[in-house]
Amino acid sequence: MKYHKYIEKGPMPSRQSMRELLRKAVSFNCSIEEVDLLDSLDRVTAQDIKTKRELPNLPTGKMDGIGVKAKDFAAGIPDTHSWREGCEYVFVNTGCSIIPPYDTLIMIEDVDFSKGHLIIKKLPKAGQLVDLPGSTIRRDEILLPRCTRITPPLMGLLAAGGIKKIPVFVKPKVAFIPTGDELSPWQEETLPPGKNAESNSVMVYGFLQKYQAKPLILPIVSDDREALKKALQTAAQKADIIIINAGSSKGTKDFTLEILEDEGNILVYELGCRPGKHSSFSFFRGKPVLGMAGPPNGAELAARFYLSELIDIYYGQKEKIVASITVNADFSFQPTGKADFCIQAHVYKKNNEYYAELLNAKTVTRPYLLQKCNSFIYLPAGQRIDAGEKVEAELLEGRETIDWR
Ligand SMILES: Nc1nc2c(c(=O)[nH]1)N[C@H]1C(S)=C(S)[C@@H](COP(=O)(O)OP(=O)(O)OC[C@H]3O[C@@H](n4cnc5c(N)ncnc54)[C@H](O)[C@@H]3O)O[C@H]1N2
Ligand code: MOO
Repeated sequence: MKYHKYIEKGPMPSRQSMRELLRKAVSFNCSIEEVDLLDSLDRVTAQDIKTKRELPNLPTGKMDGIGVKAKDFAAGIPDTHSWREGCEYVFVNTGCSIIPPYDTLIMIEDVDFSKGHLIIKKLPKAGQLVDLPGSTIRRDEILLPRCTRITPPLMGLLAAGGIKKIPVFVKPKVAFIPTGDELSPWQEETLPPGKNAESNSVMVYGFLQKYQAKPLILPIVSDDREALKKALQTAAQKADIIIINAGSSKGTKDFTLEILEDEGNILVYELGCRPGKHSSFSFFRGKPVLGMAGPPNGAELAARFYLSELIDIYYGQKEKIVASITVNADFSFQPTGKADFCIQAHVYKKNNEYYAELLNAKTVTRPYLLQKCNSFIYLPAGQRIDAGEKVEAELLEGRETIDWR
């Protein structure tokens, strides 16, 4: 048994530096495929997509009203006693075409028929309330630039522009290698004594689905150098990105970094940020390898912060600025050690103000943590938070996740 040689080596980046390092180190050659419009949600465009038509294709009314000829109003509101529908005016509804010689729309609220003939109450401006051809979508307009993630409104836009098939990037294949002699497949009804359920693959599967990547979950690999090397080789042949889980720390069976050091190229041995400190980054046979800590909490943070960044890089997405809100800390906290700390917190609302409660992943159960955690508060090394202090909390989802107390 030996104490591992790789301990506390390398740059030990903060969360942000790790993301920047990934952006500098990694690039991908992505293939393109076509998908049907109805299957395009969350896919990323591989080319600029030009419209096939302009909209509207004729002038249309912006409101319900009557279409008139602007020239009839050159000298002010004319005498309209003898005006007839289909002659001096026509009825036009919102979004319906208004065809020459009619060129101006008067809202129905600004006319009166109660006396048995048309009365116009307000002088219209020439051309008012008419959408010209191409005013919604121009003839040659780019509907979506390359590298756009397709949202529901964008799907509607593509339909409006006459696009049925969308060129998108093929989803990246991400291999997940679970490692550890103590693990048993999560599907087992009864766990043998001393065994732990291998559940990180399922969490990562979910993240990959959410991030639009294709999961390749490999079988559990025992803590054996040759078996680990073989699994990495298989993953490198099949996947664009490799995740190797656990075996990342100082235990007697923690071989992951030794193998990557001997057979690959390690850029980051561990982070300068907890939890998830034992995340690493390497290349193996030219493929990027994200090392994830074994404990599910560390693995979760690595997936949220670094796996998502790798997929964003693959899809040509810019760095994201995470939305945060100012909250009152209802706790005091000073991390031990030299690393930054990403505090998991429960943000809640009381008396119309936001507060944050500290969640300590090491002292609460995982169901409690996952039911409560709706934000992160990033604390650089050496800093502390005192109760009552205002701090910035990054929201995991939307404001709807915040509850009252
Ligand atoms: N002496 C020290 N011990 C530890 C340190 C340290 O600095 N000095 N760091 C601690 C921290 S922080 C972490 S994080 C862990 C890192 O552990 P490993 O990545 O080496 O993972 P293992 O030791 O193999 O397993 C730890 C734990 O995680 C469970 N695990 C692993 N894989 C899975 C999976 N796929 N699904 C579910 N759970 C999994 C495993 O069964 C263990 O319970 O090291 C600390 N120790
Ligand atoms: O790497 Mo460990 O996840 O810091 O908790």
